[in-house]
Amino acid sequence: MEETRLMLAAAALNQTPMDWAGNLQNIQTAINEAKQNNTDLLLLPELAITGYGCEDMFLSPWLSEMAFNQLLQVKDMCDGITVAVGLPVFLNMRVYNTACVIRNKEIIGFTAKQFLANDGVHYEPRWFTPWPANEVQEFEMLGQKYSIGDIVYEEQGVKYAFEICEDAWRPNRPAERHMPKGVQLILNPSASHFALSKTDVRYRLVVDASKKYQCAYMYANLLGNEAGRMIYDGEVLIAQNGKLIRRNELLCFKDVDMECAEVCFSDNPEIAEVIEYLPPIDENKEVIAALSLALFDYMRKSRSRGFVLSLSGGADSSLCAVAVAEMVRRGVESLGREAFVEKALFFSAEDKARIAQLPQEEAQKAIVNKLLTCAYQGTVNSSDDTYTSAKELADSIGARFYNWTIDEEVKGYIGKIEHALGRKLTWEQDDITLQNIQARVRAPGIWMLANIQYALLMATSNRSEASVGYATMDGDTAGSISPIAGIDKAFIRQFLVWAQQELGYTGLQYVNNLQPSAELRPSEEEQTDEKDLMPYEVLNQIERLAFHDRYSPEEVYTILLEQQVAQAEVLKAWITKFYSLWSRNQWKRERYAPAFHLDDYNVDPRSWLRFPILSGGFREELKRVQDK
Ligand SMILES: Nc1ncnc2c1ncn2[C@@H]1O[C@H](COP(=O)(O)OP(=O)(O)OC[C@H]2O[C@@H]([n+]3cccc(C(=O)O)c3)[C@H](O)[C@@H]2O)[C@@H](O)[C@H]1O
Ligand SMILES: Nc1ncnc2c1ncn2[C@@H]1O[C@H](COP(=O)(O)OP(=O)(O)OP(=O)(O)O)[C@@H](O)[C@H]1O
Ligand SMILES: NC(=O)CC[C@H](N)C(=O)O
Repeated sequence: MEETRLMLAAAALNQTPMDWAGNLQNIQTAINEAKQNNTDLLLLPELAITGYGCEDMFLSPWLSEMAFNQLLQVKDMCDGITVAVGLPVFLNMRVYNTACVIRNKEIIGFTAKQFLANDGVHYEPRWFTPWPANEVQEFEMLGQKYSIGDIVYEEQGVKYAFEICEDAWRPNRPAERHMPKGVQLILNPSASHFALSKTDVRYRLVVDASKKYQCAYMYANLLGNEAGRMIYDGEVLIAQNGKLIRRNELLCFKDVDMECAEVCFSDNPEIAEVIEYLPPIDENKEVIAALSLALFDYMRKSRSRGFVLSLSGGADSSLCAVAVAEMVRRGVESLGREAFVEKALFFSAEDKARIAQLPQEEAQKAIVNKLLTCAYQGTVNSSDDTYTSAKELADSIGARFYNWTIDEEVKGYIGKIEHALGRKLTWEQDDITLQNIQARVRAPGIWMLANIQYALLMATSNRSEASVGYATMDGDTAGSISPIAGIDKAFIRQFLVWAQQELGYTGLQYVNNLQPSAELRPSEEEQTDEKDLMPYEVLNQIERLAFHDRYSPEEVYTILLEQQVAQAEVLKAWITKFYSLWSRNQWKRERYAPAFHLDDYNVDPRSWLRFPILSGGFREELKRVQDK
């Protein structure tokens, strides 16, 4: 029996769109590490040279030219090794999303993507042209001739070919045609965005394919918050004949995360009878890992000096605070204290020396202290409970904490408007106005802290609030980044209980005993979010059925009534409220600060769901619900 052994390697890279030097450096690091491991064939992620998220810049021919010049530099790094690296190729006025194979400093060919991702998160058909199956063409670039297309390559007698990310997600994927051509190894360079439990789907795609097509399958995803919104988990998988050979730790803080394995290719492979799948995914662990890495990358890539947060002691702002503390804990665990502080970019030599001397727990707090500043901004409508919750949480994680009241400023604005209008403002007549002015008066002070520290101001809106516009524009939505706008409120509340118990954030005990409240009305009214809106569980169910599952208002009503979520009239009222608020508040969703994409769907028009700003507001459809 003929046998060939190949040392395979795949690396996740933390790239940044158009960071030419940084991206090249990561590629160089990966190639060096692969060479040290005597690698025959190294796979790098999709569009690793330019970064995946260059958006409309892909339409500018000069970008592909720059990328080609970078490729020539990568080529020169590849002595004694074969490397597959991604870049856009501009050809006949079209742009192709390709993987280039370089073997021992020679460009062998370019494989172009056949199925373009176009699912609300990815808009590839806007930039790229899909490549037709089975076609190979010649082209000339800078005086040299190259092949591009559906190519089968060979390494020491082992035939291999590509599926580029989305290619593998389609029923008539290229692998179907690779197998009859004798391909024994499939390479998949990816830019597959993070979503809860998605790793399970990817694992199945890769390991199932390795069984079905009786081949080895190597997969490398991008890593980190590449361009602002999307997060990549840096998944690396090597599988063969239905068996997993390597899988890495996801969402690490490194720039390059590589797995290597020696893989044996023979004419008579042994195929696994049963595939061992992943155990159920712990979504709390996943969310905090993704969120903390996304914050770190956003901070360092935007060259900001940490975060500022208006900390109410409620669930949303508490989650933002814990996310920064976890960013430090996980980052230090992944990189080591010194490297983490170095990578954060703005710690002074003095700070670094001081932090280096501290015991572990104190060091963690000292780093958080540099990276997170919080302020409680009470009014006469605030409670002692929320103050205690905010203060205890900030102290327990080491954040800087300020406390001031905003009553004077609120009174000042109200007085001015009362004077101008010549009448008193009252809660009976001016409820929303009087609520909103408090939220808005909190914005300027907290922005001042952000400006003073060159820090990112965190806006604390969650996805459930965003759905119904339950937020004051330019008030609590003020901020430069909305880290949790992709997470629903019910998830947030159970997460905080889990974080208190499992991650040891004891400072969360106070918030975990509070009912979510905007605390904008006089306290005797006992305002709660759920009294103003509806139970968050129901709100989330309506939202998912309406926009993820794409049911009509009538269908949503029928499904929820069947599930006995509430009595008919109550349900009709909630559904009417949801759709009315949803439609009225699209303009707010257009205006949120950049938010991370964390779930399999999202209400952010810039990372998943587009909806008209002006619309019929579902009036006809809701009438039909009422008439049922
Ligand atoms: N299509 C459209 N395009 C552009 N603007 C549009 C618009 N439709 C209405 N508007 C404008 O929107 C404005 C109203 O929006 P806005 O001023 O934000 O206020 P609004 O949405 O009316 O009220 C804010 C809501 O959020 C709640 N809230 C506020 C703050 C914090 C929290 C919390 O959970 O802690 C909750 C509060 O209880 C209230 O229910 C109006 O001036 C209107 O002209
Ligand atoms: N007293 C306060 N001090 C500082 N910031 C506040 C205060 N009240 C509200 N805010 C800001 O306004 C945001 C919106 O309030 P919201 O009630 O939606 O969130 P939360 O208070 O964090 O959570 P919950 O809704 O569970 O009470 C808060 O996250 C916080 O940033
Ligand atoms: N870059 C891509 O082709 C991504 C699309 C693919 N469906 C994914 O989410 O993994």
